Amino acid sequence: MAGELVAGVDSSTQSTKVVLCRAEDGAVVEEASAPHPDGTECDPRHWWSALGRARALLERADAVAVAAQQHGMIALDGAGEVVRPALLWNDTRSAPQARALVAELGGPAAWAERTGSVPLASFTVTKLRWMAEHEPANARRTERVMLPHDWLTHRLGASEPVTDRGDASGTGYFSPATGAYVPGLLRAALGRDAEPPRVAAPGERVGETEWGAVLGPGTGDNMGAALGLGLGPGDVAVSIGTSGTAFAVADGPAADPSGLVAGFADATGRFLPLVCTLNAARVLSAAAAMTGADQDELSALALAAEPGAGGLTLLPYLDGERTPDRPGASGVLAGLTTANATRENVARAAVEALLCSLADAVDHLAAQGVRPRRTLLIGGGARSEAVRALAPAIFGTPVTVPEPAEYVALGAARQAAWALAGTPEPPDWPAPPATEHDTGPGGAHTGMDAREIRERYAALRDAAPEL
Ligand SMILES: Nc1ncnc2c1ncn2[C@@H]1O[C@H](COP(=O)(O)OP(=O)(O)O)[C@@H](O)[C@H]1O
Ligand SMILES: O=C(CO)[C@@H](O)[C@H](O)COP(=O)(O)O
Repeated sequence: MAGELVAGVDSSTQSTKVVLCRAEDGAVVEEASAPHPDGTECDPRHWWSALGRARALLERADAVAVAAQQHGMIALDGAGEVVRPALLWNDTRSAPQARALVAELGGPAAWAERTGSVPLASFTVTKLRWMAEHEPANARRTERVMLPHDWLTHRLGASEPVTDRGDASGTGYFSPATGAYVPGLLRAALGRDAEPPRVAAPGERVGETEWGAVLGPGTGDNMGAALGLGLGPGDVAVSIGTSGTAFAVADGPAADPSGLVAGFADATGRFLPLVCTLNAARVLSAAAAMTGADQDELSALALAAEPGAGGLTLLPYLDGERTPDRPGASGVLAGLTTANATRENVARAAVEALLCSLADAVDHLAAQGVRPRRTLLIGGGARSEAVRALAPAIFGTPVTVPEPAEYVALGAARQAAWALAGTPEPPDWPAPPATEHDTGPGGAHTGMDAREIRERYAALRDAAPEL
């Protein structure tokens, strides 16, 4: 392994990120990134060309693996051509189809039992039903259905279409508990048979790139982050990317009939109960646009305001919401007066809202038996000083912030090193350096109590369930 290099890819909602690492210890040698087009549907060829911009870096790797945004529906015809742009995890058009499928096939508890999750608009299965209803010609052309990471891995050289347990568990037609597709579900959604990729074993070699590098099976981005962080027992990761996610590694499968917790599989043969929100880092971008600030200025403004934002509360469901299930919602800024209408309070309300929404997510995990001993904060939004400073108070626990890094891409790189080594377990890579943030005097703890901030947020959240 000494001297060998591995590359990990994170093809996420907003961009492609690539890290080239030493196989022996994961030390990053070089990184690259390229943006994706905006929107909730995307021609997968854009992801391929974004990845192509890092080709020189990839070609230095002895092994490669791809992690990518979960759930995206890539429909392919018999010749392997893309039938329509991929519908992404944050596209809410299939919300009515999600409700219909849940009702048609036994109700929420039956879905949770069979697939580990109750499908919402994010899940691939609901997008297939939407296509069958709204684009029957496209549905008739569809011979194969893949996910973003499967498709990219195949284009890189996988010898057949493959996926892994982690990403397959976000389709809505796979059972993490049995490790197999649930017969009949894909067909029930699409109205015809179409082939999903074979589910590779964790760490399997699934092919070779053009330049002779070993290919790992890849996985979903959250599973990649769990592997990149080396998430252990008692660890809960909270990721603030385009999506907000809270997840933990578990030894047994989850099956939450409320649908709040998705019972995913991880990339190592275990499980990854996860809560996902639709509004996370972009809540901060929207607040930055509203206050005419950049991200650093927004953070400074938020830290200059009193806790509780002078009475302003934001319900951050800007793009609809997934947890709670309110696909048609929009945001609400409540409590505005002439006295509190300042940029500082708007910034503070945005940071508090983002953290309250994620604290709810951690509570949903706890309700399913996940007992957090440590909360790790990652993703682009964790680069905000205000987010890091306020998180311990709003979460009510100390927060560990691993040094900013591309943990999804690092997890994919670790999987690539695993496939290269051919060992039963992934290689031991040292844990990333981290800073500890505690509830202490100053900043988050003066003024309004964090408990009151959460109560006020919960009252707004629950006052108008249709919003
Ligand atoms: N210093 C910062 N403060 C707040 N948000 C940030 C900062 N740096 C990046 N972001 C936000 O993080 C997001 C990207 O995070 P990332 O985890 O890479 O998301 P994704 O994986 O969904 O593409 C962007 O919305 C960006 O605005
Ligand atoms: O839908 C989910 C998880 O179920 C999202 O977490 C997507 O996987 C997108 O992730 P990011 O682009 O925000 O990393």
